[in-house]
Order: sequence, then C-alpha cells, then structure tokens
Amino acid sequence: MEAEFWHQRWQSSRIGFHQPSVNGHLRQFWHTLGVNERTEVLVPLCGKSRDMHWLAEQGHAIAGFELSPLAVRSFFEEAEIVPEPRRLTHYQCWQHGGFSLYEGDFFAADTLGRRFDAAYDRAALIALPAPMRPLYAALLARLLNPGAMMLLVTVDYAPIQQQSPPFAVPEEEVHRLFGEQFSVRLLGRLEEGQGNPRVASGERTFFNELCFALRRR
Ligand SMILES: C[S@@+](CC[C@H](N)C(=O)[O-])C[C@H]1O[C@@H](n2cnc3c(N)ncnc32)[C@H](O)[C@@H]1O
Repeated sequence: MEAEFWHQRWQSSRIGFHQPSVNGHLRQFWHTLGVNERTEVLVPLCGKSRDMHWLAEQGHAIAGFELSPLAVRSFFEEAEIVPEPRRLTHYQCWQHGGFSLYEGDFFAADTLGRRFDAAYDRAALIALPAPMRPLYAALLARLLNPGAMMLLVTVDYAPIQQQSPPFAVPEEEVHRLFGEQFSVRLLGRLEEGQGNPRVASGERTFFNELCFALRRR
C-alpha cells in the first residue's frame, strides 16, 4: 500500500488491526523458539502493538519500525513514557528503556547497517500487497543473522480479496516467500469460524490465523 493509505488510517483512527490484548499465538509459541531473553527483537510494521510490551516483559529489547508518527506517539503516550528522539539515517528513532521505535519506511532498514537475531511479525506481511511481499522476505533475510528465529502470524481466508489489507497469505505462499532462506514450520492454526463477523455474515467461508516458526539458514 502507499504510505498515504496508512497515514490516513491512523489519522482517521481506522485501526481495526490493533488488538487490545496480546496475540494468543505469540503467548503460546514465543518460548518454543528458544530465543535468549537478552536478544533484541525486530518488529517490522509494528503499529502501537501491545505485543511489544509483552516481549519486553520477557526480557527483550525491541526494535520496532513504523511509518506513522501518530502510531509511534500513541505507543509511548499509552505507556506513559517519554522517549528521546535521535536522527538515524532515514529514521527518527524514539528510544526509552529497551524500546527503540524507528519512525519511517521499513524498506530503508538496510541503511542502518544492523543485523538481528530474532523477529516478530503479526499483521506486517499481510499488510503488504502481493508484489511487495517478496521484497519484504528478501529484506528480512538480509536483516537476520544465520540461526535467527522469527515468529510469523498471517491470516488465510476465502474468498480472497486483493484490494485492501489484511491480505490472505496461506501456508503455501509463506513457504514460497521464505523457503529458500529460512526453514519454515507451521506451529498453529486458529480457526475463527462463526466468531469472525464476516464468516458469520456469509461474506467469507472461513477465516484462520496461522502461526509459523522461521529459522534463518
Ligand atoms: C496492519 S498494521 C499492523 C500493526 C501491528 N503489527 C499490529 O499487530 O498491530 C500495519 C502497520 O504497518 C505500518 N506500515 C505500513 N507500511 C509500512 C512501511 N513501509 N514501513 C513501516 N511501517 C509501515 C502501518 O502504518 C500500520 O501501522
């Protein structure tokens, strides 16, 4: 999507993707990845996700990347903390304690010259239209060291619509995108069924949340 699409979503508070509670797949599977608690976790397209607080509570420092200044500001305001700004290449980086939120385009992250040993993606890959997903996977392969672990949460639903996010990214596509540079393992599949309003209304036949462990080769 264009940057303007996301800026407008945040300006008009159309942020239905934001979860008030911590993602269930994150809670259930993060510790199975065996990531050392002192490892900094890369969180691409992070929004103001509460999942970052949960990861911090597990001992991790966080490197989040987010386009919207509103999202970054809300994240810190809601946590009642005041971050320090720092200019870093293409980013305004906001830091407090273990949190570093890089405000700007994630696709410029190469310019920081940094590498990570862990990553968490919930609603980042599925926010990107199909032509951008291979670029995203290639960027992650460059940013993650060999042996790095990543927890990836996608959605899969039918019938597929390609106009606006969340885009369906089924298991086959995850293997296609990441399979060369990462080992990929499906950890869990949450079937929302009638609990999803669009399934209940008959607009969609199913809606599942999928969770994968990726290990950088
Ligand atoms: C669907 S939301 C998911 C946010 C978060 N991961 C969560 O679970 O709540 C996608 C987020 O990515 C941000 N975004 C979109 N494109 C981006 C880009 N190229 N670089 C950085 N952030 C981006 C949007 O502003 C939005 O906050």
